Amino acid sequence: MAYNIAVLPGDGIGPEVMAQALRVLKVVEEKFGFSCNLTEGLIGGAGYDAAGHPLPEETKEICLKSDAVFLGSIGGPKWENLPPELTPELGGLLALRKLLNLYANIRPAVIYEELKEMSPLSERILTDKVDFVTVRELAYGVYFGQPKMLEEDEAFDTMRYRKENVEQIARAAFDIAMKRDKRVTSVDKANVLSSSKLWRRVVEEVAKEYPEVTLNHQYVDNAAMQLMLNPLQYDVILTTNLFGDILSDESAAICGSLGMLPSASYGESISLYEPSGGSAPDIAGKNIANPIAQILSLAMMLESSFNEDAAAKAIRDAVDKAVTGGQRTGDIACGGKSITCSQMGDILCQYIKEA
Ligand SMILES: NC(=O)C1=CN([C@@H]2O[C@H](COP(=O)(O)OP(=O)(O)OC[C@H]3O[C@@H](n4cnc5c(N)ncnc54)[C@H](O)[C@@H]3O)[C@@H](O)[C@H]2O)C=CC1
Ligand SMILES: CC(C)CC(=O)C(=O)O
Ligand SMILES: [Mg+2]
Repeated sequence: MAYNIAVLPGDGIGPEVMAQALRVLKVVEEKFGFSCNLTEGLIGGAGYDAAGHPLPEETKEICLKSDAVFLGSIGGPKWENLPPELTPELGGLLALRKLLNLYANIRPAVIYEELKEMSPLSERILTDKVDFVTVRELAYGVYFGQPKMLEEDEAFDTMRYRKENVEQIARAAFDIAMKRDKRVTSVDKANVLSSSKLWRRVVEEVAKEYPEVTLNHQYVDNAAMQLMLNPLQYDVILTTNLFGDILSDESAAICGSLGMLPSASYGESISLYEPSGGSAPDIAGKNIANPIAQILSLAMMLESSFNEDAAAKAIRDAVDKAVTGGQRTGDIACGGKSITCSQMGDILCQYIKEA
């Protein structure tokens, strides 16, 4: 049995962290006796430079024929002044999410005891393990709503949700909560935004299907503050595309680094796995990025798309061992000695082989 994976390294640190994740994949394939057919495609600035479009037709075909898509990250200053539809963000990543109808983006935030000193939060707040998941609506909202317009002196976007869009993501969040601590916090701006008033009403209707789950609501401004003051209160955060984008970066900071936060995006059939962060142009090309978010995204793929639970566990165990054993890239080095991106790859491969 071979799994077909579309591999899209993208821009900036994308190819660097992807290279380490693919080394780890090779090791777990050998150890756990499965195989993957990898087909590489161009996306983002790399796609624009080589084929004149951030999501070339060939890449679309590769993705649509795959069992899962494994993505690095896209974007960078070189491409930010292109017409909006040709930017890596809109024309590449968002177009791919739409193509695959990826409506649910799952970003688990877990803090390692050893990384608490990298968190901006004090010990007074981190009295227990931060362990929550952001369930972000990914296919609608203000990133996609029409009309949108950009002119010299005026610009606008549209934050639009239909009832069925909210039902879909709310069910995804409640299903996840049923496997966790059965608590959902829905984050919106229902004191101001019409789309949030609809959101809140529909979330409350869906909640009736899940009587075991406790639902509460927070306005996004309060949620941004509550995350800092008391992240332990959360189990599942259910929120919109824009708010989830922002709050999940905040959750990464709480856990020590964006380089630690993986993600999975689910639609009707083909799922996509990518780190929660971007192409990090400030550190790209230096072999210093943290590959763990990419590698933990691989673990999510092996588990969710291919039921290779043992391989996923082996990867997570290796990451645990590296982090707890003090193997750190610069972003999580707590001012101490740091290793490179590829050295982190070496260590994780070695730990998996030895286990
Ligand atoms: N999914 C994607 O492909 C995303 C792409 N972007 C794009 O990435 C570009 C840069 O955006 P920024 O706002 O700077 O966000 P970013 O997420 O690329 O970087 C923010 C900060 O986090 C650090 N960081 C991120 N990942 C890291 C890793 N693995 N190891 C160590 N440090 C890491 C960066 O060095 C930077 O200081 C933009 O073009 C943006 O549109 C941004 C977010 C997501
Ligand atoms: C192009 C952006 C919407 C990507 C992003 O920031 C994200 O998915 O977290
Ligand atoms: Mg983001």
